[in-house]
Amino acid sequence: MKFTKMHGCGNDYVYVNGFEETVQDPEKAAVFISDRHFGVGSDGLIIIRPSRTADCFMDMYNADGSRGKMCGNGIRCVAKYVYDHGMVQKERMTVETLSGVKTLDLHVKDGKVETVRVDMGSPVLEPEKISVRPREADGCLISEKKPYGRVILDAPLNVNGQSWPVTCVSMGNPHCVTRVRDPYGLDLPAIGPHFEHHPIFPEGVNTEFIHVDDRENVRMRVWERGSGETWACGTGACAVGVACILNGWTDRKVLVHLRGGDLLVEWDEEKNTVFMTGPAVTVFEGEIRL
Ligand SMILES: N[C@@H](CCC[C@H](N)C(=O)O)C(=O)O
Repeated sequence: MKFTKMHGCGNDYVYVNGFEETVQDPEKAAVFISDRHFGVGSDGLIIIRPSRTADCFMDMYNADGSRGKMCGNGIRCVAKYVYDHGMVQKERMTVETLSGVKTLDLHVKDGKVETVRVDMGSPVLEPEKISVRPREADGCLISEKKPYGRVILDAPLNVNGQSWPVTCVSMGNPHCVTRVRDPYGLDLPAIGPHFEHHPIFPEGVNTEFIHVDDRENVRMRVWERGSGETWACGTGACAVGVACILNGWTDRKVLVHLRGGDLLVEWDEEKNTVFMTGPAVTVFEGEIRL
């Protein structure tokens, strides 16, 4: 099977052209390919397939084989793949995902895509719509915030015997944003799984550990459901932007600094849509026997 290894801010996936290749068992293939010792090594697998409603379809799998509904870093690389390979020759294109069709604007230099601005859609905040099931025992309270409705906003959540202030946001997949003193001082492999499998998140959750530097800059580390710590998470950066704005910590345009690079996040008040801009990079191409 032919593949291309690509990354967006160090969040790396193996991309397969599903217009030409057939992947029999994508879940199993994702686990094998993602293995950093016995496989290619990646945060997961993305198969680019034909779509009836958009220019192509992004079919994404985490490193443990679970299927993701949306991937912010992945979708920029999908756009670069189809543009650079001459499959879709448009600087504005659409990509179908399991959380809807997204519109992307490509910034092209010398015939190749360098950065992409994605309309990530509207954040969803109501706990019942994003599969968050808070119980009194967890101490995580729902509040009303005009004009946003019911939200979990900087509310204390007991995780593994410690209280963490959490804001819950869905950007097509579930996120839990927590503000901490020093994201880089945390033992993420120890604490991350306790968030991921916490009973209030029956479908699991992606967790962002953030430090607000000033009204335009936030640092974050992320523990992704299904992949563990990754160097960046596009939907996560958008959830962080939304959480910071909701809590009044930043302005509506935020530069999110991740382990592998920076993403610009803007929450447009009028359209209630989040725009994310960042790089898309091809690392190498190869062939693997499954
Ligand atoms: N890295 C991604 C998100 C991938 C999916 C996530 N782990 C999930 O299962 O929801 C991004 O850049 O958004």
